Amino acid sequence: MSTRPIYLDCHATTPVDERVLAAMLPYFTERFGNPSSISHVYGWEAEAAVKQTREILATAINATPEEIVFTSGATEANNLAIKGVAEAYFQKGQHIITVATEHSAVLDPCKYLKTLGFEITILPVQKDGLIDLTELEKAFRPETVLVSVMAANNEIGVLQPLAEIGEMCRDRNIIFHTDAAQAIGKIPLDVQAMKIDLMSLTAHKVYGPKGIGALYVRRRNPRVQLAPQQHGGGHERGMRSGTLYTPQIVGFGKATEIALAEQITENQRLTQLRQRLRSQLSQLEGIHFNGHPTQRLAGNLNISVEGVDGAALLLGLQPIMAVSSGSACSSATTAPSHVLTALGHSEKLAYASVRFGIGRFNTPEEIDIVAKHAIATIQSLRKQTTLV
Ligand SMILES: Cc1ncc(COP(=O)(O)O)c(C=O)c1O
Ligand code: FES
Repeated sequence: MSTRPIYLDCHATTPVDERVLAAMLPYFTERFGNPSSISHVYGWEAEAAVKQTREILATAINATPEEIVFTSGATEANNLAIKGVAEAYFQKGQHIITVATEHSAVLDPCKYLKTLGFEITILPVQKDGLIDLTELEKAFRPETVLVSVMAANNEIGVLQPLAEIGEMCRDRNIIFHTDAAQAIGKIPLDVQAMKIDLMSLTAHKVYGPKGIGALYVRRRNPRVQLAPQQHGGGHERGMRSGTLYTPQIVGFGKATEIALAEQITENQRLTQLRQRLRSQLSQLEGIHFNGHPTQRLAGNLNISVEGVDGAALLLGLQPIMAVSSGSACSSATTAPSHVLTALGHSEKLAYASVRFGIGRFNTPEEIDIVAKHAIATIQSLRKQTTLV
């Protein structure tokens, strides 16, 4: 058995699937052309590959290929969506609505806009992590230009009611953006049925490469205006200049194609693995399972553990499993997860939390090892605290 810990942090990132890597490789070497070169075959073959990914992504979310704008990931897509709308619709209004449990790549652009004079409403969530639609209803103002609500939460896996939110926004002529970084390939997404105007995507949560993502920008009924946030050669119809990174784009397409083809069976398998982990951990008293029980990503299990110190818990788990307590970027900070405190947890309980992100390459045997070790660690930490 490998001595490396079992990887269960698939919300932070996932390995590149071998099939994805194989599709990417030729685009680093023999098919290295610039997709913007229109006068030779090197450019044409790169352009054809980029076009293919546009088509795959468009099909995945029921959009058209022209509505896909490639970016360096979901962080950039969120920034482009939020700041791009704020700037383009400045005359119309300066009020934005978002949610307390959003990723920092949504909350921070909003905070930045606040320094420029925008008003931001941050909706709370209910105990299960879902927003209350009556709160959203109350938050709308005549000057609201954008609502940004994520599709799937990166910590607790909760799926927000996109279709209902989309309907409410469309009725009021307000642009609806969703950060679908954790959702693409994992749950059905349909920008028409859900009335979504902007959607951020990324490849590295679905076994594609890091550093590539996209923003879906609605072109019809209604056409969304965006102020570009990066100026230059006018790529991506002027919305995002910069030479397209063909190998990454090819990988993004292949990864999405595989995830869609396997979505139903993979979700069944992941649900079983999650249940297997959950039922073993349920033997312990004082474990909170965070997030809505059914409106959630199949591979996500997030627990808060009473009676243990958060840092000691993670340290105890580390040799056997790669997990995190919050999101990957905020595990570098000492603050408790803003998502878990938004659920109403105390800071201490929020610290003593573990996010399990189960993925394509995990097995039932690994889940049993992880459960056994987690139980033993929690029991031993609790014994130590009662001794002192
Ligand atoms: C919900 C959510 N939004 C945005 C991001 C950032 O995506 P990227 O790493 O592609 O910039 C992540 C991933 O960490 C995420 O989970
Ligand atoms: S950027 Fe991914 S968890 Fe923070």
